[in-house]
Amino acid sequence: MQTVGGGIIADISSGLEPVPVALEYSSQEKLDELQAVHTRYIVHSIIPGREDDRACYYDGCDCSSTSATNLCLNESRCGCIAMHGCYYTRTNPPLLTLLLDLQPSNSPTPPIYECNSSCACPPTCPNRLVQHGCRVPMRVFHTGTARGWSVQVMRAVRRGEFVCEYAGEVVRAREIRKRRWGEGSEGTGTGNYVLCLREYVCVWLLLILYILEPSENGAQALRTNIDPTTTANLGRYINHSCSPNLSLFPVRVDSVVPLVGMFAYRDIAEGEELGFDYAGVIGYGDEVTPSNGEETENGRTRCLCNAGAGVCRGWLPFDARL
Ligand SMILES: C[S@@+](CC[C@H](N)C(=O)[O-])C[C@H]1O[C@@H](n2cnc3c(N)ncnc32)[C@H](O)[C@@H]1O
Repeated sequence: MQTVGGGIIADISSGLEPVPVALEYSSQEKLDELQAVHTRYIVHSIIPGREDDRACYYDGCDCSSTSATNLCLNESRCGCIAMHGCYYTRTNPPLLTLLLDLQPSNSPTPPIYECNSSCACPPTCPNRLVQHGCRVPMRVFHTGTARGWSVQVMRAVRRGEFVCEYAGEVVRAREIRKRRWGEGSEGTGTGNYVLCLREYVCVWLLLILYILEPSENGAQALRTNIDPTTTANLGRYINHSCSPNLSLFPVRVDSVVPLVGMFAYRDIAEGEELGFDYAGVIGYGDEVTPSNGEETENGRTRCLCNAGAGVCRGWLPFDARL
């Protein structure tokens, strides 16, 4: 029976995020469908069965930094910055943004290391950003098209600003395959929420270089699989775009298991829909070969892309190994 009556939930995080995450639904039925799957809101990724493990695996700095002094953005003063590098900067008007070059390229992107719970600096330290949760008010809404639910920003966002995490359960590939294709799973090959983060360790360079994608030449991959199907933050509602406005970075705080931080790849206008490239690559430009959506891989039909971006592959990237 069709139930009518849409509405707005003011904050699906129930106060867990520092800013409200609104959700607008067109009918009670649609909301029930969604809540039957996304059953728990979390701010940061969790490892099932190890949620109580609060151990910090890194030594901390001994700065008594405050947001005013910027001590923890200074290589010669802060041990964390000296060890791992400086990733954030203060811009004017005051805003913390990512310093890394967000240019599209295949060049290695190092993970971001934030100050952690062993550090002497306070929570206001400028080298603590992703760990505090999202700062940009956002709204989850239904697109009314094949791409389903989506997320838009409720204020303009500056290039390099942290938008939100892609948070879910960190699980092994074996478990992912079981959840997706095993007994009792739908096994349809569509509606995939799993993000596989790859960081490559290029041993041949005698340097440790981390990249999200794509070349595997001479590199050993560290993989982190995040499944936000049932346990997640709002990142699970962000769709694929071949012309994305977000880019993803591994961020380490206390644990060696990285969080995935989504940063604005360019300035984003108020009300704009968020998107990242599910293949982990930015700036395909002319290299994208449009497709008619009939592609199959390992016998699975790929999902048609409905993002409507100017440059589009025509289908959603997916990892055939999962
Ligand atoms: C991480 S979820 C994104 C949220 C999803 N739209 C929902 O309704 O819950 C990924 C799934 O959304 C859909 N999707 C994401 N981007 C899309 C796009 N550009 N075109 C069509 N479907 C898309 C696909 O079904 C995909 O497996």
